[in-house]
Amino acid sequence: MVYEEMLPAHYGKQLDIFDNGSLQKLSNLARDDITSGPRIYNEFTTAAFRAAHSRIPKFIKTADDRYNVFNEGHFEDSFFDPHVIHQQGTGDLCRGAYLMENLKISSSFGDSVRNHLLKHKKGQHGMDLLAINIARGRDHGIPGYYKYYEKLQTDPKCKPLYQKWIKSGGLSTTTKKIDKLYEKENGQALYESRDDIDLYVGILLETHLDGADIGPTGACIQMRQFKILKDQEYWFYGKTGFWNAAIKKELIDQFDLATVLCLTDKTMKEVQKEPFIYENDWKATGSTEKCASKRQNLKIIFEKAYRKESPATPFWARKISPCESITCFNNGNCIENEINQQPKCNCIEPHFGEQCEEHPCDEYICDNGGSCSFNNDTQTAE
Ligand code: HEM
Repeated sequence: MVYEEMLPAHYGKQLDIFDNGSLQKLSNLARDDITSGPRIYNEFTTAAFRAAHSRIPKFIKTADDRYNVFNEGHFEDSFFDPHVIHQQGTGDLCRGAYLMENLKISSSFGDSVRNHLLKHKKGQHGMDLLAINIARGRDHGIPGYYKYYEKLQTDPKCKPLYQKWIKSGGLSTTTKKIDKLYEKENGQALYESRDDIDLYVGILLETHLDGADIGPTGACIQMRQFKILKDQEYWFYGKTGFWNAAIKKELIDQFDLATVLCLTDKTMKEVQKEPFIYENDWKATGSTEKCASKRQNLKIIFEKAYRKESPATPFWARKISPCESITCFNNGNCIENEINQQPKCNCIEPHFGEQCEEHPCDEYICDNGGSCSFNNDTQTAE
């Protein structure tokens, strides 16, 4: 869902440019090749991925199963209000969200989260998510925008993104906006110098890459993160003989956003084929999917996956045999006591101990370079 639907919707053709399109290709990496580890970059969580906060709209809508809007309210009035979900259902909220166009990633942060974040219904004001995000970058000690800009431009994976962006004038329009932040007016400026500009602020101000919804620095940090996650994830889901046999991988592959939306509630009859992309009249253009057939497809695969290919008892419900809970070293083997079902290691001499981990020579210190050996006849170490 993330790699086949969300990222193409966010980055468009820029996906082909980043690291030779590697985000769209399946990784062939074996576990040992992955040296990066499943890490999440600080600059990703504290800044780049939070750029989406600037898209949060002022209103929420709810729509019935024919997509007729029947309620519209200020987003800021719905914090701490689970009634919205109880009364109007997740399906109604999802359909309402379909009908709204997202705001673009930009520095014009929505008022609902800029001044009213988590505001109580009777409260006068809430918190400011823009300020929180800037503060979060600072308290994690991440460098400023320009440090990232300069470094990432030379990153082989991201370099082509910047080159294309600079060529099409992205740099000059961005610089004009950023320069204003430290230009003094009446002796005062928002920032003292360009080096102080926070990464989050720079990302929000960057002119977007062609066909994408974000500029090169935000995109580069996000794409590098998704690349690492893909390598890790592919190793996990793509590995057969683990909990996911091939059929279960097929099940995962079937899960697109449209299917997930169909499963939100029973009233969902049809959904947009590519819900990540806003389409004003998606029903008129016929880009719809019937939920009944999506649910049916899923049911068939579920049945195949869990009846034919899996052990009768799922792994999480399987009774663990006592011998699986103990390791017998030095070729010892485990036997289960028939009376009390406790595991016991049967050791090969001269090893002994609860897990056959001991050897008579362990405690024998031989001076002057001598070495210890075990005499089987006398059962002694010499
Ligand atoms: C109604 C919509 C949303 C609200 C009200 C919201 C609010 C918040 C809040 C209050 C935080 C914690 C801020 C802090 O104390 O540092 C946060 C963190 C975050 N949000 Fe959102 N958010 C929303 C949607 C999104 C979306 C759509 C994305 C990305 C696609 C996103 C990405 C993140 C990330 C990456 C973090 C940091 C998580 C971490 O550090 O582990 N948020 N959000």
